[in-house]
Amino acid sequence: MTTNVLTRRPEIHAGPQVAAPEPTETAIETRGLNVYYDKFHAVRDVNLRIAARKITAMIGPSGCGKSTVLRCFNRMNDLIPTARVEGEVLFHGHNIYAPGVDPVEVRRRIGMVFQKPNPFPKSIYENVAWGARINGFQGDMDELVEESLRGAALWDEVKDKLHQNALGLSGGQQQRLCIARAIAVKPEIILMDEPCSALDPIATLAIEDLMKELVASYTIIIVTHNMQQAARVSDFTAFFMVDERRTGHLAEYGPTDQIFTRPKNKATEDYITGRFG
Ligand SMILES: Nc1ncnc2c1ncn2[C@@H]1O[C@H](COP(=O)(O)OP(=O)(O)OP(=O)(O)O)[C@@H](O)[C@H]1O
Repeated sequence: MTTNVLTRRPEIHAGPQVAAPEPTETAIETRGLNVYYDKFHAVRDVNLRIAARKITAMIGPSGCGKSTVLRCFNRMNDLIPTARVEGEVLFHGHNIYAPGVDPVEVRRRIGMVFQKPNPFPKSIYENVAWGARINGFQGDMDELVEESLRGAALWDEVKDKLHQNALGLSGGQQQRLCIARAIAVKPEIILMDEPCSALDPIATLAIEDLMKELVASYTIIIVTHNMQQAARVSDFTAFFMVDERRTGHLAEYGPTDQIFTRPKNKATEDYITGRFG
């Protein structure tokens, strides 16, 4: 295991072809990223620099490769046997796809929250403690569980039933529990793949509020179909499109207010105004 290659080393990578919000610190960056599923070219040549401790939204029509790109940020595509990734994903200046990099360590540093809340069929406490236990956490577990649940704005609702089964929580509470589970291992980046799509509007707003709090400490990258959500929560927006071969690519990237009010690309404008997709 060569986890040393992922050692924290904040730096900014300039590159003529890299779409980038500058001059903020970079959390993670793709260079020449291409993804294939067997022979299907799903995503082509994505150059995307993600700003640290900001919320970046990835939007675009169905099938344009948003989830595929998101999964490259913590090597989740490794778990799909037909997926092949080319290009680089630089985290602290090191390619997480380089030989010798441990994907488990990558996923500890870059956590993920999925579309459908997926707590384990265990107690609330055990759900939060799980990752820390696996990582051999030696500190005060009660403290870590409380801190993580507070961080996920769930503590007050569950503090009296920590040892009840997590599956008894509402969908919105389960999703916040999944966020607590993600932050318990102290990641630097949290990837969110449509985290609110299974939630009602009130639970959705609670997660959005939570994201705005979490971004003080974490970099958040969210895939969303919900334009209003992207506009409400994100600092930067990356708009993806598909070409005639259904291959996804990054069409426009910039500050969210610019993308939503003064898009440079006609396709972006059509998409955000609902004329496409
Ligand atoms: N496991 C897989 N095997 C084969 N093809 C896949 C797989 N996952 C995704 N694809 C294909 O890759 C392309 C990009 O899919 P992806 O799920 O990344 O898009 P998306 O923009 O997130 O879509 P949606 O908004 O519908 O979730 C699509 O054409 C999809 O069918």
